Amino acid sequence: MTPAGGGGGEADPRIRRLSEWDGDELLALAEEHGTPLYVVDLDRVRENCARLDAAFPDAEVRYALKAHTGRAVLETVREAGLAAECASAGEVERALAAGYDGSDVQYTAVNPPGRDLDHVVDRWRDHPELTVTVGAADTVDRLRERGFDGRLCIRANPGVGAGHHEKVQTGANAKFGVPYDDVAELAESVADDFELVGLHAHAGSGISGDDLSNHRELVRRMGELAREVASRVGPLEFVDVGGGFGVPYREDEPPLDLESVADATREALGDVSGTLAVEPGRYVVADAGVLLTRVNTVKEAPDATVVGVDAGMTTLLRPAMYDAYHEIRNLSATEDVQAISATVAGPICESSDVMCENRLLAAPRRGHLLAVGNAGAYGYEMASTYNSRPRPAEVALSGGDARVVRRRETLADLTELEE
Ligand SMILES: Cc1ncc(COP(=O)(O)O)c(C=O)c1O
Ligand SMILES: N[C@@H](CCCC[NH3+])C(=O)O
Repeated sequence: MTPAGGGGGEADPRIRRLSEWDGDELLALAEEHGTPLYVVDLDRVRENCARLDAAFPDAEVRYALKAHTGRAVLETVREAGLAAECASAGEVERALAAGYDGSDVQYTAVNPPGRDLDHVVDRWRDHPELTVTVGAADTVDRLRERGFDGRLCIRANPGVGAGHHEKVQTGANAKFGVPYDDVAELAESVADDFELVGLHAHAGSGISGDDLSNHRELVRRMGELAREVASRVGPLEFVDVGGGFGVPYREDEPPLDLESVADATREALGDVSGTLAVEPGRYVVADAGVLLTRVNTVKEAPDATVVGVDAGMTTLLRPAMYDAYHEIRNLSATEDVQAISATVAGPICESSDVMCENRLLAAPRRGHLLAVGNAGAYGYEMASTYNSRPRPAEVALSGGDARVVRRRETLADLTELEE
């Protein structure tokens, strides 16, 4: 998609702002496919992969599927050379279906249900190069019971977290990873029965420039741990220091300087056996996606102008769940339309179903089309059918073509599973 310029200065290639999307093209897509509609630009996904590759030429970059598991995105990311980090049996299945080789698939088991382990171990028999990361000592026993003796990685809880909201900080949350001080001993105890290939940790999601000291401290601790483990059981193949690289959601937020993050990461890690691995999700897809939503109703209330749109928290959960900020642009407004202070709300019966409150927007009118920025990561992925609202369709753009990659759910789909 050709950037429309967005008025004013040079576009920064590190972020695609909402103003850079071609408004006319988005209006035409909404007209053709209806709303709410997710649009994902695979050309931008490719650019993001290339920038990660350039910043981390000496590391293995693994795409964290949870940000966006759509087949078109996975194939694009695989072709761009990124490996796959999967959080569930379902994500492993999606990675393999998108053409990933088992050797590029990491399964990070978080409190894994037995069914997930059964399935992944089953897949491992056909893909013996697949790696399983455990975050609890008894997951090792559960794998052993299932006959798994393949490539194993231990996730540590390094005791330091980071991220855009406390709900997405994992590095110091006891749910995630083996307690730091227990990792070396666990590594020794598994070394004979498994192929211990790596260590892993993840600080959290949406790391900005302000969080870099925490990221650095996490990596420093992982470097120390890797040296300790290597001295006890021999060299490791990799040290995975997680993902979490943030993107700017607010108009005035600066993009992360990935080269500096990469330099700081290498420096903090120090000398370790094996390669550095990182596993970004958001960075790959966030600014490659927008959500298009139509205005249903405009209501003047005593303390707000409420703009009711057809996308809600079931379409894009982030504002309701994390008070997340997403840029909003009125694509239908002509330049002479005055800005008003608007509260944009969805159609769900929850008062948290609000995309923004009292935000200055070119006055939305019934029928206008709004675009919501940075919707590529954790957008469709966290959508639900709560209130019996079918999930939206998704269109992928690539090399000037647009095609539907996920059809819109129908009312009939909602009862499909009922017996
Ligand atoms: C283990 C793990 N790896 C990678 C990621 C990707 O995070 P992000 O999308 O912020 O890069 C996550 C999500 O926070 C995660 O839990
Ligand atoms: N869902 C979160 C990111 C969490 C990633 C999972 N560990 C978000 O939208 O910001």
